[in-house]
Amino acid sequence: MIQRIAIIGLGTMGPGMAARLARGGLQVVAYDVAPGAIERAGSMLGVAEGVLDALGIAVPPAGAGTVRFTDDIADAVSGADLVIENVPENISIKADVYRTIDSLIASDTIVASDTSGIPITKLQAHISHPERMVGMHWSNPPHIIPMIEVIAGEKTAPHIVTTIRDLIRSIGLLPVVVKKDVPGFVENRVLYALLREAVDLVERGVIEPEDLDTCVSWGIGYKIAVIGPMALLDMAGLDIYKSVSSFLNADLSNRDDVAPMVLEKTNASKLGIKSGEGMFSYTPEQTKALQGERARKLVAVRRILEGRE
Ligand SMILES: NC(=O)c1ccc[n+]([C@@H]2O[C@H](COP(=O)([O-])OP(=O)(O)OC[C@H]3O[C@@H](n4cnc5c(N)ncnc54)[C@H](O)[C@@H]3O)[C@@H](O)[C@H]2O)c1
Ligand SMILES: Cc1ncc(C=O)c(C(=O)O)c1O
Repeated sequence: MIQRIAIIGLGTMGPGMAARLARGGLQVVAYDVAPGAIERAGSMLGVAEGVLDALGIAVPPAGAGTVRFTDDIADAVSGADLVIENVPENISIKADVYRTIDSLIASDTIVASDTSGIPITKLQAHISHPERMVGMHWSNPPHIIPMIEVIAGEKTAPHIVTTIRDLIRSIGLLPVVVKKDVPGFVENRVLYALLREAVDLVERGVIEPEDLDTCVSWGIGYKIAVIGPMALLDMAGLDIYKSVSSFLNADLSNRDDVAPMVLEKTNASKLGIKSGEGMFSYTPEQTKALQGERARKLVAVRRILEGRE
């Protein structure tokens, strides 16, 4: 039974994950190589806990879990039943972490990666006892979005998938088991198909970025939260989809590299909210207000979608 969880990496995702797991009654020890990240994670944890209260996520009868931060990776993983690796999306950084923890954990400690889409089979090559490694892909913001993908690599033991699926379910979240270890798994394959087309339309001057967001959020996003893509096909009619896709699919972006607009911005360190500018610009005050407003809206929508309002 999983009770003690180590989280390695406390950037965008780690603090919200820690808060959500602790709310489910689990004991979390969280580590980051950067002291600044540990400091930031403390305040992000407090914000996430407030959002969990607003979502009405109850503490289990046995009581809430705990989150403890540490700057010592050996301390973080000591006695862990599950280690969740949550460091940047770069195989060599992830492999370094696996090499470091390998001698610090038991051979049956489960090691999960929150990778956005590196096949688990590739990551497994960098750890001993690869049968205990599994993909556990959360969605951002992880304390609010309830769905988590669970992915087996070629060498993952089936019972590890079941254990992680059951853990996710036991704390009131929604596991989705992905049946093949394809790059990007399912959520990001669908998201990146949408993002590729969206970036292409803005880059070609078909639409302004603000208008693209209005079109997608109100035309597609709002609807798709209630009616998933497969159900939407039935609502529109497969005959309509057949007619439109017969001419439209060939016209959609099939770019297989990173769009020049994205390269230009990343080369200029315009990374989005984390750097104050990306597709849009953000002052620190605007960022704080935006994050609060987004959390409030996501909480309200989730309560309604769950039939709690
Ligand atoms: N950002 C998202 O929307 C999102 C969503 C789901 C999954 N993911 C995936 O989760 C993982 C983490 O993403 P993120 O957005 O939180 O990244 P991030 O860059 O915000 O944070 C990564 C953290 O890892 C730390 N780190 C780097 N090397 C380390 C090491 N050797 N040991 C311990 N800590 C180390 C960094 O200091 C940083 O705080 C990635 O694989 C990413 O693809 C990201
Ligand atoms: C752009 C983008 N890329 C990856 C992920 C998750 O892996 C997300 C997300 O969870 O929101 C994302 O927005």
